[in-house]
Amino acid sequence: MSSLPTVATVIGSGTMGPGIAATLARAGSTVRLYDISEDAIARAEAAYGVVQGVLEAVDSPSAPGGSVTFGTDLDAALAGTELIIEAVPEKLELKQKVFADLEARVGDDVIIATNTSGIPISTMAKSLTVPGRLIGMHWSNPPHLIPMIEIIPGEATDPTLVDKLAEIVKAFNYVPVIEKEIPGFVENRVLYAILRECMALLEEGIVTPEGLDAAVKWGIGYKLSVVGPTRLLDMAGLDIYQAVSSYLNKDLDNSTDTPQFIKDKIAAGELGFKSGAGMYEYGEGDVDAKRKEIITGLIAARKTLSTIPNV
Ligand SMILES: NC(=O)c1ccc[n+]([C@@H]2O[C@H](COP(=O)([O-])OP(=O)(O)OC[C@H]3O[C@@H](n4cnc5c(N)ncnc54)[C@H](O)[C@@H]3O)[C@@H](O)[C@H]2O)c1
Ligand SMILES: Cc1ncc(CO)c(C(=O)O)c1O
Repeated sequence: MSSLPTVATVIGSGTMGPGIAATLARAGSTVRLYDISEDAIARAEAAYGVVQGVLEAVDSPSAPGGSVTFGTDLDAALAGTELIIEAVPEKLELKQKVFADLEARVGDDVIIATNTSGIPISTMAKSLTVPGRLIGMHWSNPPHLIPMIEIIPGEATDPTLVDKLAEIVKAFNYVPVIEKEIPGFVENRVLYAILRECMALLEEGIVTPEGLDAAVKWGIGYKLSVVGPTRLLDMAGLDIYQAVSSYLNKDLDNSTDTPQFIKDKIAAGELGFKSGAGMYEYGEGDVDAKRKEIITGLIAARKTLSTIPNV
């Protein structure tokens, strides 16, 4: 019998919510996607066909009966739900307010999973009437394409929820990674360690953005997509790691704040795709073209990687 919830609710229909809802629905759940904003719901409904096309392209597990309904009526979104996935903006007070609204409407047995990128689960749980039902479920963007989910119990999380959520994740063929609570969790700690060094190399003029992207994509990105970092050390030799890390580690960037050149770009309104300029400049139509290239590339890479054994 599948561990998937028969009915699930996703709260927040921005960047993450629609892909999360579509993934669960394709696997067979009845999913209700809720947002306070009518516009956000309209955008999600309009984009749903594209998301379904992506799931089809990567052969995401499908079962009959699944569906997504879109709406701004919270009671309707919660009727009969077994699992709520919260994906509202990364603000502690907002999430706590949402949890209070949810708890007032559902039974004590309903699981609340939060897609927070790093707010401690234990901190959020303090405001709950049933703190044991809150658990971290960190999807990666785009959620309908990246088949890995971090599961993070807080201090008060009911321990049985960890395995239960891991079984749900496996039911839609994603890889659950169970972690301990730590700022940024595992994925973002590793990503931000890489980004810190990358930004320092750019700021010091050691390499161009194009050169950096090529070096990371073909040097380490390609390799790490097949071999994880621990296996990579076995492949390289621990003695080599010791020899290099003994002089290199102390030279690596260890700044604790965001680089000044990034702050300057933000002050100038250069935020990336959403504002037409960021690390690169984008002309008319460039952003849409780049988004398409990225999705096409991720689909192709996921299909290829799924045929390769875990080494
Ligand atoms: N964007 C990413 O790459 C990414 C990746 C992993 C995790 N996350 C995390 O997922 C969460 C959501 O991120 P996002 O990027 O989708 O945010 P977003 O800002 O794109 O979307 C959030 C949505 O929540 C809605 N919302 C606001 N208040 C609400 C409320 N009270 N009830 C219901 N809906 C409400 C907004 O209208 C908006 O549509 C955050 O915690 C974020 O840190 C984001
Ligand atoms: C730079 C960056 N920061 C945070 C997140 C989400 O937690 C992501 C992502 O891609 O998921 C990211 O790229």
